[in-house]
Amino acid sequence: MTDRRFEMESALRAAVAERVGESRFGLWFGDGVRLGVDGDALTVGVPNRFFRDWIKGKYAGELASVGEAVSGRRLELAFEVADELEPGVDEVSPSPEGPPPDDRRRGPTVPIALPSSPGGWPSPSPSPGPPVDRPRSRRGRPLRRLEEFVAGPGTRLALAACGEMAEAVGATFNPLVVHGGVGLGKTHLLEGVAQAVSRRHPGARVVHQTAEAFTNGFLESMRSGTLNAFRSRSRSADVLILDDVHFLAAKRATQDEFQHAFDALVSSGAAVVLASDQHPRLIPKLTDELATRLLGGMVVKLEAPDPTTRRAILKAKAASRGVDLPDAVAAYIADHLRASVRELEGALHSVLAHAGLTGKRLDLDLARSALRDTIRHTAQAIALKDIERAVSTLFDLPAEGLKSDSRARAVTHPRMLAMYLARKHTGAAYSEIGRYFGGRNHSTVISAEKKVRCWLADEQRQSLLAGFETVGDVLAAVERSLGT
Ligand SMILES: Nc1ncnc2c1ncn2[C@@H]1O[C@H](COP(=O)(O)OP(=O)(O)OP(=O)(O)O)[C@@H](O)[C@H]1O
Repeated sequence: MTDRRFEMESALRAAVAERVGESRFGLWFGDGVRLGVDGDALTVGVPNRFFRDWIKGKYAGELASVGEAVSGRRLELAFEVADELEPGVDEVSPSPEGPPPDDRRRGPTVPIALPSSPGGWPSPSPSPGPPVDRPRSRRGRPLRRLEEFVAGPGTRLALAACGEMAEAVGATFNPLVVHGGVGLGKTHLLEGVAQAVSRRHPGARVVHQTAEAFTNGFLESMRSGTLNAFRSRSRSADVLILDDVHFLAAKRATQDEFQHAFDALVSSGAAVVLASDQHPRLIPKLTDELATRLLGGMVVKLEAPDPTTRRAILKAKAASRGVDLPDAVAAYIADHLRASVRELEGALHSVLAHAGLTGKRLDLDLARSALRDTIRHTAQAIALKDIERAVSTLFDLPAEGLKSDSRARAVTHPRMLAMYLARKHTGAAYSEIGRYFGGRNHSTVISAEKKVRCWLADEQRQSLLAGFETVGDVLAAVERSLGT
């Protein structure tokens, strides 16, 4: 059933776009934001509190005028925050004094354009075009660009935030944390920010490394008595980009060092961009001091791409290799491989290699034959019921026991393990897992995942089951029976 509150949405959106301009509209009123009229209220549905605070601080006046113009009466603003994380997780505080964002994102396959900088470092020529000397990754390949990132509903906000970061370098929000599962484009986005900053602000010093390299550099400098040099290097950046922040989990000394570097950088006006495979609140054994800092800017999640976006990614990747991928082939790959973009890339690579080696036409038959083994393997992917069965068997619980209302530890602990394994081995969303295991909500699954990670990080923690030494051993036993 359609929600009658949103009957006037298109008129409201058109009027807001008219007032705030296409580019700002694209960033702040894109897919995740809804506009509707409910009685005397103009309802503004936003993805998280960051958006609520930003829109309230910057656009309340425009929204009130638009509401009145479209509905013919004065409306109060009412925000609905659809934050998918547990309450308190996304407590972010934007600094509404920053310059307005100006991103030109339009649709799933349209690359964003980054307008020229308002100031700061000397700007390059107004029409950037492909840079002659494209910055390279440590492995010598050119850095991926934001324009090459194909956004869909679950990644558009992250792309827009990275575009804004590359443009305003921390003046709009700081830090930016991008988090999400394996192979969903975190490194690509970070490289894109590094590349765009270098292009937009050629004088800027961009330090771009992994948390592991930061950790190794720190430990080595302690060992060799060169801590001062390490500090002056890591604290003199204009933009610090740190990948795989979850690597800092349980590394107390490195966390402290990074926290001081972070404070020094932010107080000198530098921008910080981070990626992690988990939300900062879920990284085990991260000090509260550091977690709070990471949550102090914008935290944005990358979701796995939907089928339309998967197809668009495949088409774009093939086009970048000069291949016009037939729709049927793109659809076949996109429908069978869903876990990550890296997996899609691998499949595309196999299909193109197969075509090249056999000289056959690139069509559905060729794709089927090239991917037969890969897809057979994926078809055996783990389902929620497999995890339920494996955990119940190991803990000797009755069928449906994990879905029951029982609050006894003998049931709640295995249920938490099952939820953790479901996140790890299936593509299911928090809400889907919660529903499956007895109609629970997504925050229960988030808490379960966090709890299990703490158990795993705690070496003193006893296992949950007689006969096993650690929680890790219990999980390994379940995973063995799942055939992973
Ligand atoms: N939306 C996208 N559009 C285009 N390419 C993408 C997209 N998402 C991911 N990719 C590509 O998929 C590959 C894997 O992405 P990337 O390495 O950035 O993932 P990641 O999230 O950092 O993974 P990991 O957690 O394993 O480090 C890269 O080649 C990247 O360019």
